[in-house]
Amino acid sequence: MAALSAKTIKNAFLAQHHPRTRHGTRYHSGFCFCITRSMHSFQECRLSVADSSAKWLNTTTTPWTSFNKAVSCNAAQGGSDVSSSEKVDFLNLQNGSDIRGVAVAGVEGEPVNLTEPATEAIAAAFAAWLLNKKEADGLRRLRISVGHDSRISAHKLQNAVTHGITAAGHDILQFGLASTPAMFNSTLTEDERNHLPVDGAIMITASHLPYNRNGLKFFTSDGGLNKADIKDILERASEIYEESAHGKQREQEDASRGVVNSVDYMSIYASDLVQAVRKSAGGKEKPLEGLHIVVDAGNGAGGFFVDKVLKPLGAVTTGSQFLEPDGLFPNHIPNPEDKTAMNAITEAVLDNKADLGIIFDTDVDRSAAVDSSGHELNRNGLIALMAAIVLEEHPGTTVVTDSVTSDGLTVFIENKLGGKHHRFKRGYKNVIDEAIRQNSIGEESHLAMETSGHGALKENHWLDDGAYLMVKLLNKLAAARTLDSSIGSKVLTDLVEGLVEAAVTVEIRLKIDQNHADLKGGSFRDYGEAVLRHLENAIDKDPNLHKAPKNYEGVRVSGHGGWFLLRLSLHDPVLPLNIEAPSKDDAIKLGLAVLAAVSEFSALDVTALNKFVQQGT
Ligand SMILES: O=P(O)(O)OC[C@H]1O[C@H](O)[C@H](O)[C@@H](O)[C@@H]1O
Repeated sequence: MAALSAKTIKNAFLAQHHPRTRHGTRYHSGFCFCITRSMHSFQECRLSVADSSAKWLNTTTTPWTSFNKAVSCNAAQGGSDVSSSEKVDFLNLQNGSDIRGVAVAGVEGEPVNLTEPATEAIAAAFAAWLLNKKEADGLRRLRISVGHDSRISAHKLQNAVTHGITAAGHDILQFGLASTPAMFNSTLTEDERNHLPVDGAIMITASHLPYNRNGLKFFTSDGGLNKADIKDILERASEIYEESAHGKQREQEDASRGVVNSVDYMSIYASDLVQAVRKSAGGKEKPLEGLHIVVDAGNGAGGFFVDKVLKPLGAVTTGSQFLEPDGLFPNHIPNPEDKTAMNAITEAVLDNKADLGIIFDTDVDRSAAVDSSGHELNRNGLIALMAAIVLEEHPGTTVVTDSVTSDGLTVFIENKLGGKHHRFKRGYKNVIDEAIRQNSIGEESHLAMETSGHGALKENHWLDDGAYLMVKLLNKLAAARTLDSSIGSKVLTDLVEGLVEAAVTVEIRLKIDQNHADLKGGSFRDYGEAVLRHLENAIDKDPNLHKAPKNYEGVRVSGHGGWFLLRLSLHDPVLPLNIEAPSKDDAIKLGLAVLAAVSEFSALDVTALNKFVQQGT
């Protein structure tokens, strides 16, 4: 009943903000873009934009009043939830190397902070940052692509981004529904007819977070931006926003306004994936013929994989589910780390007697698979599988992973595959950057992966792409079928044979109360570090426990046949605790060791850990 009423509230919200048409959900767009499907020249497009812009000129609610008069198309009309005079704490929108915030009103205690005016300012700031970077090449006018996932705030933020960029005098390519890796790829694709490559790309996504959130990721041909770049952009955005609020914004001459084009980029990107599989199958047109593969896109942006990748390669895809974009994610959270999501794709594989199941997160930079017997190829299992494939191609290479990978994975990579396992820090960007650094110091690495399902290969420009990971599995299937047409996902399952997975795997997140007196006015990070130091000292006194000889974050300890890692979250005032052990009893012993060491820290909420050590759940 409670769940039903929550759904009713959501539906009421949608009905109010996103009237439905016969064709499904219609988003509140209000933006006059060129429906050119890539063929129009920029000049033609600018004219059609200019023609249609007039009707919107007086309807904007953004503070970019004079920008609005100057630019061909204004931002989303009537879409802003927050008045233009609202203060925005830009630095608070930083989430590591991404920008994340609340974009939809209606959730108690979560006021909108990623407003349209703020988004316009951030987009303009990205353009300014990029121009700074490119000025050495003599560039004055940039081409920037923008795409989005299925979130209900996607269109209004796309309009805001478009407005911010064009008002600053740069051209924009709108891709519509897109994946994060496709956006990065658009900085590399050579296709002048479609105005590619772009100088920079913006993806509007908040990955698997709830429907009211959204965010921005930025790319250049060097990859995703790092934390320092994001901080720089947010500082610039804050200035632009202030200037705008005080009427000091720079007005563009007509001739220097940016223009808007629309390109069906997902078809271009998907056809590259198709070509990659065909190539590895010796040029066969339909190398997946006879294979039944089901996809679960979780109502995110990954549905394209069925029609644009699997079908052209000859696979049967019946039973694929949740392919339609729906920003309320009514079926399950689009996240391969989520148990319900993994159960959903496993059921789909078993119900349809499929050879393989594939699941993506909302923006397709993460993925996982399920074999025909319902065995998950996820987390350590997916890393092991990718390592097996990559190590066949590059014997002895180093596999860089995040910090929560299992001891079993190290044994598998080093003893069975003959590679090296470099267990680094959590965070996909950390892992990728470390793999790049390893290569730069002469330590060959071809694979960087996180247990979350993020993975990047050197051969694919270190592009963090869930779809490309699945293409590597398809290559393997296709190649095996050229030798034995009856073979299914067994070829993949065989590759991970010998990987020992722990019987008990848990993650317990211990919250730090930032307002607690025990912080003595200090930051939660300092407090978390103090907890970790204390734990480290306690471990030294326990003969059953041994600190990992090499460790790059938190405290990782072996004992009772398993291990635990306590570390600071990348983003939140939280100490995540990961435990893996051969039995519940052993896992509880490890939990008790942590609990004994941290319980004197009164600002740390150990309720969940207490529950675990008492009940093992
Ligand atoms: O440190 P945590 O709170 O566990 O979050 C860690 C996760 O943060 C983000 O979601 C990143 O995209 C992931 O790459 C990372 O693994």
